[in-house]
Order: sequence, then structure tokens, then C-alpha cells
Amino acid sequence: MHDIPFLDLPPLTGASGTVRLPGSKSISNRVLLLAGLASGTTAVHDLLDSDDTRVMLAALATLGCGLQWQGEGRHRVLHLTGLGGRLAVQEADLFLGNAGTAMRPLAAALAVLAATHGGRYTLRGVPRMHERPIGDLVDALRPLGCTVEDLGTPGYPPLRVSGTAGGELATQQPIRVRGDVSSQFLTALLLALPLVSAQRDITIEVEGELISKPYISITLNLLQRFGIAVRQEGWQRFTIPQGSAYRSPGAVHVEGDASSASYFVALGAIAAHGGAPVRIEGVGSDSIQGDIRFVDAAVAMGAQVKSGPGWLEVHRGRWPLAAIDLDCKHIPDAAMTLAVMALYAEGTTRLRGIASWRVKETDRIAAMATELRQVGATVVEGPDFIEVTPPAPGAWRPASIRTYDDHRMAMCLSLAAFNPLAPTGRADAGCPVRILEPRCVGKTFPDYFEALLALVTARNEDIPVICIDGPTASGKGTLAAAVADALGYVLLDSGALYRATGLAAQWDGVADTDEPALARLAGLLDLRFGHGPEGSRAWLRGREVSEQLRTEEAGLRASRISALPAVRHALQDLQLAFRRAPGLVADGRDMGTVIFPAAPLKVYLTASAATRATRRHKQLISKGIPASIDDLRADLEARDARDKNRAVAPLKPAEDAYLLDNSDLSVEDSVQQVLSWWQGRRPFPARS
Ligand SMILES: Nc1ncnc2c1ncn2[C@@H]1O[C@H](COP(=O)(O)OP(=O)(O)OP(=O)(O)O)[C@@H](O)[C@H]1O
Ligand SMILES: Nc1ccn([C@@H]2O[C@H](COP(=O)(O)O)[C@@H](O)[C@H]2O)c(=O)n1
Repeated sequence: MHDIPFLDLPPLTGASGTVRLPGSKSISNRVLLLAGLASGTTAVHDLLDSDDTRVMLAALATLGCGLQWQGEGRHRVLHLTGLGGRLAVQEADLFLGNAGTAMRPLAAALAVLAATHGGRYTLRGVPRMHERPIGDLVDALRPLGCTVEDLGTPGYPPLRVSGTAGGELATQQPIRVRGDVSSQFLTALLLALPLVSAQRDITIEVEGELISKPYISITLNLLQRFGIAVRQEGWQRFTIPQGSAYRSPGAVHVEGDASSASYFVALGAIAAHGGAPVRIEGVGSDSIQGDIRFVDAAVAMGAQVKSGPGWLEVHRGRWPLAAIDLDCKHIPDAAMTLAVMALYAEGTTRLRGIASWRVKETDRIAAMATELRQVGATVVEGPDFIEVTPPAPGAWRPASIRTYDDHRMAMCLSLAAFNPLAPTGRADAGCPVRILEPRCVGKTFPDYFEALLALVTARNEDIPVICIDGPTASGKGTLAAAVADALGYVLLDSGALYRATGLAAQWDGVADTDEPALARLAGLLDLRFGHGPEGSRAWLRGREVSEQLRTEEAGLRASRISALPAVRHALQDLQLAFRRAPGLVADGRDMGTVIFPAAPLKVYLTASAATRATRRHKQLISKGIPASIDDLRADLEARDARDKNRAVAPLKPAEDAYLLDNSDLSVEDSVQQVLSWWQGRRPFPARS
């Protein structure tokens, strides 16, 4: 999860590999509410874990549902015990973030339950949620006898629904609801009204042309699984049969999110040109989600797609892509991805029927137009359409992309980083893209950027490297880790490779002077890095060695064997392999002079020997390891001397390195200094 102010994507050149999609947001939140209202316990498999589902789960827990988790990671299962149609608490204040799929159905369900069983429930969200309309739903609920108070602007959340026990709802006449602003109002009524259908059939009539019909199909499909067989007359009339009651189906599997699949279908269409496809698992030809029809639009633009139950495989077909003119009412969310694919099309792409974009997480038509212009596209927008013409040759620009706290803006616009795929020789090849506030993807796809970065390739020279070299205990490791964290970059602690080689030699009884044997060990080093609750961890040959690697003894052995040319040579490729998108921060002694001599930023970090010895002393004492400052100072000076005077790759500042003496600087000051130097090297224009 990239909880950082921005993520810089280098110009990307290709993509292949497999992505496993997170569960569908639309299905997850509907299943949670249905299971919460039903009697019995439902085992929910493959539930999406995201901001929107977390607010729904928190609301259900507050209302008295039982939530129990079993298993780990992808095998985690939620056992949700429902309320059986009766609320366990009479009052609640529910925070629903920016989740329309939680706000609308919960408002309807709580309104009808409060009106019949009594209670008082407040529903609120983030400021943007308070700008997203709910008036059409409220207008459908009030004539039934539901009490719904506007706590802010009429027609928008926050709301309070209340009532006294024993109330009856006026459900004799068809209930009318508008369908042309958001289909979520109809979904909300379809999910809520089975709770009060004991006496008679309840009919809902849709006013205006219903948009996003596939989402209603998902609602009807899931209602069926929970025991409610709605009778449907076209898209205008829906009848909930008398005596309907929610029953848990026992277990439900949430399929992968088809809207999220759109980014990877587009990725395949744009960038899978090397033989291997982009394979998408979790959604496929058997999907019940309307956004699966995005695949047809992608094919029309040139994608080559194969599919089966639960999977899709996508290659680049036609290139450049073909421009299209499409009514997107049936795929409102995934259609955003087409707007970005249009950057790679020949001609102008026109997407129509997208008025609903204006009332989503942000005004998506305005936002999309503004951000596509940042990369150099020509964009025309109207009340319910957008037209995108790709940048002219030479007109692609490095862009800093705003994301408007909208997950789809962040995910779509990340695909603008493929501009180097333009025919070679064009001056526009190679613009990086900065995604501002990338954490917003947490709404539906918390690991989106990790998933994307695992599939993409970039030219080596386009992947930025920041080198931090310097003497022992100058704070290189601390600084490098903090800079890597701040930028979302990969981290290379090159000293750990020498330390691990020394440890492997100790385990195998190889002498510190046996250069060929040490080089063999270095070349076959089975070393893995990861993260634990206490920071970065390391495993050598499957054994955790994090603490062992950090001992003074390991440092001294590393210092001795690192003077051997064959050992240094054997570790070179391993170090180069750390250079992966989106970028690398590497710390050591020769990062800027030998391993990454063309790195765009090099820092030579120093501090006085006295300061360094004191810091190392503190570090060891805090871990309960006894040490003497004088001995430590003598050791580190001996290591410095050996590192500086060895024949190969001696420790010295690169000619183009910034010198940073942090003797009197805090860690945070040093980090800010390096980030500010880095910012000065980046090509992104400031945004007002
Ligand atoms: N600017 C700073 N101010 C105060 N303490 C610092 C600063 N930078 C690092 N330290 C502290 O100094 C100690 C040594 O830092 P660190 O382990 O990062 O150094 P290093 O250069 O990577 O060492 P080595 O060369 O042995 O790997 C740590 O306890 C760290 O918290
Ligand atoms: N690029 C590097 C990194 C380290 N070394 C040697 O390894 C010793 C341990 O390194 P730490 O940074 O983990 O302390 C160090 O003293 C160097 O001799 C190196 O040569 N090149």
C-alpha cells in the first residue's frame, strides 16, 4: 500500500504475467448487507478488503451482526451472523466514508426497519459523500411512512432515519423511484423492501430510463441467492413477492472485481507485446458483473482477449489502438479506462452516456479531462460525454496527475506511463507520470500499484536510482530506508549482501581468505528480504538472519571479504537486479562509483568518527548488546580505512555526489534534504 504523497512511475515499455483480482466491491458490499439482514451465518469467501468494505463491516458490527474471521491472506473467510430482519440496537451513528454502496442501501434498510421496529440511526460520510445525491431515494421512502431527516443539505447525506415500533408502511401502491441518476437507489429499495413484505407483494416502478442496468442484475442475482425471487417486468417494474424473507445460502464466493479487471485488460492491450499475455484471474466469461462488457470495448479498440470461467488473457492486437465512439451507459465505471486507452489510439475516441460520472467520487468528466490534458491530450467535455485525442507526436509531457480522492482516477491514469511505446525515434518517448495521493486506490484495490508494478517492464536507464554511500554508521541505512519509503521505491542494502556472504562462509567453514570459494558462495547467495512488524527482515537459505547480519562481528567479516575482487564481482548482478520500477534507493560504499555510475542522484553521507561511534553505541545498547564506545570507534575507523584503501571499488565520494555531513542533523532533516535534491531532479511541472 503506497501511503505516500505521490508515486512516480517511470516510462513503462511492456507488461506480462498474472494478476489475481481483489473481490468485487459491488458484490462484496451487497453480500455483506444481505448476510447481515438474513437469518443464519454466511461464510463469505474472497471478500474485498478495502476502505468501502471496511466501513460496511464496521456498520454491521455496530448494528449487532456477528463477524468472525478464519484463515489468512487469500484464504481468509468471514463468517457473518445476520440479524434475521430485526436490529439488535435501537440507536447508532454510522460513518460510511465515501462508499455509495454502503450509504444508499443501509439508508433504505434502516429507514424501513426503524419505521416498523423503532429506532434512530444516523448515517454520515466524508465531505464528498455529503455532496453525492440521495434525494431520489429519500423521496421514494418518505411516502411509505419512513421518517428521514436531512442533517445537512436537503437531498444529500448526512441523514437520520427514525421511527417507533409497530409502525406500518404504505406499500399497497407501487413505489416510484428515479432510475436515471443512479441505479443505486433502485438497488437500495430492492434490498430493503423484502424486510417488510410479510403482508403483501411490493412493487417498485422506475421513473425515467434506468441507467447502469447491469448493477441491477447483480442485485437481483444476489437477492435470489439469499431467498428473494423478484419478479421483473423489463427494467421498469420489479415485484417482491409477499412473504419474502432473507435466508443465508450458507456460503458465498465473491468474484473478482470486473471494474478493476479493466485496468489490466487495458494493460494487456497497450503493453503485452512480447509474446506472453497479461492473465487476469478472478473474473472471466462467467462473470455476473456488467463491467465485464468492458472487454468488448477493449477488443473494439484492438485488444486480443481469450477468456474462460474466472480468467481472461490479454495481448496487444492492433497498434496503435483504434479510436471508438461508444455509448457507455452499461459500463459507467470501466468506461473511465477507455478514456485513458484513447491516449494510444489513432484518432479521436468519443465516450457517450456518462452523465453519472459527474456525481461519483468526484466529477469524473471534469477530472478526466483536466488530467488527460496534463499529459498532452486534447480533450473536449460535455454534460454527458468526453472526447479524447492523443497527444501529437512530440507533445507527450511528464505529468503530475491529481487523483481527487478517486480510486479510479489513480488506477486509470497510471496507464498513461506507457508513452514510450510510441514508434521508436519519436521525441516524446519516455515521459514519467507522477500519481498524486496514490493511497486513494484503497477504496477498492489497496494493492493496485504493487500488482501493476509486478507486471510491467521499463528500460533500465529509465528506472531512477538514488545512491547513498558513506562510511560505517554514518546513517546510510536509516536514510536510504526512509527515502525509499517516502518514494515507494525498492531498497538495496548492499552491505547486507557482503554480510550474508560472510555468514554463509562461516556456516560452511570457508576461510575469509579463500577468494574463489567465497566468490562461489556470493554467486549462489540464497538471500531474501522482507518486512516484519519490527522493520526489514532477511532470510539466508530459508533461515531468518536479520539480527545475525547486524552484529559487529558480521560487519567486520563483511569488511574483510569485501576487499576481494572476485567476491565483489560475484555480487554485482545481484545488486543490479534490485533496479526495478518504480525506482531504487541503494546504500553502500560503491553504489554511485561502481554499481550505478549513471544514477541521477548520488549522496555521500558522512559524520564525524566520534558521532558515528556514539550512535552505534546507542544502537547496540538499545538492543541489550554491551559495547564500549572506544572499541567501537577503533573498529569503525579500521573498517573505514580498509574500505577506503582497498584496490577495488574503494569507498570515496562519486565526482557528482552531493556531500551530506549529518553530524548535527536529525534523521528527518537528512531525509528532507535528500528528497529536496531529488525533487530538483524530477521533470514534473508544479500544479497550482
Ligand atoms: N542523522 C542522524 N542523527 C542521529 N542518529 C542517526 C542519524 N542517522 C542515523 N542515525 C542512527 O545511527 C545509527 C547507525 O545508522 P545506520 O545503521 O543507518 O548506519 P549505516 O551507515 O547504515 O551503518 P553500516 O555502515 O554499519 O551499515 C542508527 O541507530 C541510526 O538510528
Ligand atoms: N557496497 C558495499 C557495501 C558494503 N561493503 C562492505 O561491507 C561491510 C558491511 O557493510 P554495512 O554497510 O552493512 O556496514 C562494509 O564495511 C564494507 O566493507 C562494501 O564493500 N560495499
